[in-house]
Amino acid sequence: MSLITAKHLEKTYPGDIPVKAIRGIDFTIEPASFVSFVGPSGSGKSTLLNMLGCLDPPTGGHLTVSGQDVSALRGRAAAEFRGRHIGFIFQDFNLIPVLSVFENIEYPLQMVQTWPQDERRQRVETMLAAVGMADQGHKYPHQISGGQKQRVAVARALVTRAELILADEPTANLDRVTALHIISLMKAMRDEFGTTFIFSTHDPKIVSSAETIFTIEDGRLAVGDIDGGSHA
Ligand SMILES: Nc1ncnc2c1ncn2[C@@H]1O[C@H](COP(=O)(O)OP(=O)(O)OP(=O)(O)O)[C@@H](O)[C@H]1O
Repeated sequence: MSLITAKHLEKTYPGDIPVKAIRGIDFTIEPASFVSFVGPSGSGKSTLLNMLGCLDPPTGGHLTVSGQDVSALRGRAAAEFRGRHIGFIFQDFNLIPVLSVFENIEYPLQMVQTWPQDERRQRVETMLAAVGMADQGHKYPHQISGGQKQRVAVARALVTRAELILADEPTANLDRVTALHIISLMKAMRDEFGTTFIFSTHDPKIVSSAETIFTIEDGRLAVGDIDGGSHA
């Protein structure tokens, strides 16, 4: 079963002149995929990622994530679905400055899932080791580098064992070598945990490492994408 199925998916922002940001697109994404959405500024990438992340509902069509039709999810139901199934990675890392590295990774386990303390600690330690930060858990975000911050963000996104990670320009604030390390870390995480990573990016390093590339132009999928997933 596909992890994501979009059928005639649409998003129109209301207003005096409504903006048709996504104009009826169809695609599927399989579990354990490494997928990149690319396209010019304003083409609809963020709008699409926000729908996939159940942050903003579609205005038409259907969207299934992890076997559930999420098109109609709103408010608390959408938040609970996100907490169980989806992790997010941001270009500016979004770590909480007053929490240690360990506590930042633990945070989703406390906020959206109620795990006993011992299991939480074990999970966080496993993730710290998986991202090569086993001895850094006591530090605070201001005491670690940009690349290390993004490692922590990857661990935090994966700690709930989300099936889907959405990453908006995750390498935008990293130098080339660090960006390449983070990309290979995410791919290793995909291999180890079977997580699907979906990127919205302009970074050619991510695009060249993606196994499926969807190009969005003016709210539609362009033909001729490198395949792995599929679209009509
Ligand atoms: N909240 C909103 N209200 C109205 N229009 C919006 C809103 N968000 C985005 N848009 C419009 O929808 C279209 C798609 O925008 P979107 O942000 O999805 O593009 P993008 O491909 O992510 O661009 P970028 O690469 O610059 O981030 C644009 O015309 C944009 O102006």
